[in-house]
Amino acid sequence: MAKSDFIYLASQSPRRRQLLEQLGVRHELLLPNVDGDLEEDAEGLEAVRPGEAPARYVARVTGLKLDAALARLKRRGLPSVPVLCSDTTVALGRRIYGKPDDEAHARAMLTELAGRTHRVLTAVAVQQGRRRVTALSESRVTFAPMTPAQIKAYVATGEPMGKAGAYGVQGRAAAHIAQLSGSYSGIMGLPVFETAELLRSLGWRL
Ligand SMILES: Cc1cn([C@H]2C[C@H](O)[C@@H](COP(=O)(O)OP(=O)(O)OP(=O)(O)O)O2)c(=O)[nH]c1=O
Repeated sequence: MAKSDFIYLASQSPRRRQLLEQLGVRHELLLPNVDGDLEEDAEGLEAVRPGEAPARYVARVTGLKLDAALARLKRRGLPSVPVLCSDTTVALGRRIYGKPDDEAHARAMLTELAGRTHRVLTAVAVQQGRRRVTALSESRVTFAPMTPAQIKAYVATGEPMGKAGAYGVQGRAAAHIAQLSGSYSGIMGLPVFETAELLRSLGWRL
């Protein structure tokens, strides 16, 4: 396959765009539902199967996002350049925490995460021609105990919405994170080292 000098990033997340920029990889967005495209919405895509382990879940959803993105590419008659997708989920033991539905849900999630250590799993998948390569980044984050007033104040900043586990490590939640290990960029939504490794394995010079 002819080497492309850019990739498609199939993600609505501004963090992922920013982290890909950090790697200096030229990219264009490949988003659903422009031009009146009819597509299964992402909510249906992200349903958890009963008993599904978090690592398996995040890898499966990432694969589904990539399948949907490739179908989009084909439907729109776009050039067959590499496509990158990712998914982030927070796991407390085997319990999976996605994005909160509303403020009450965000408060409930943070009440459970406060004073404990959870995992943040981010899967990445890249399709280049017939090749699909995948990676999984796993980090551990420990929240200090938080009072109900602190949780309420944090949720009132609006920061938890649209974020797995109802917090952003890159934002004010940092004031409550006592410890973390793993990949900071992975917690934010795109592990830059693992992503660079995937692209290198496909022949990109990074
Ligand atoms: C834990 C954590 C998550 N997040 C964000 C990253 C992801 O954008 C979001 C998890 O949702 P995802 O479903 O992984 O992604 P998304 O819907 O935002 O974007 P996409 O179009 O690629 O599917 O949570 C942070 O920004 N900071 C954090 O500390």
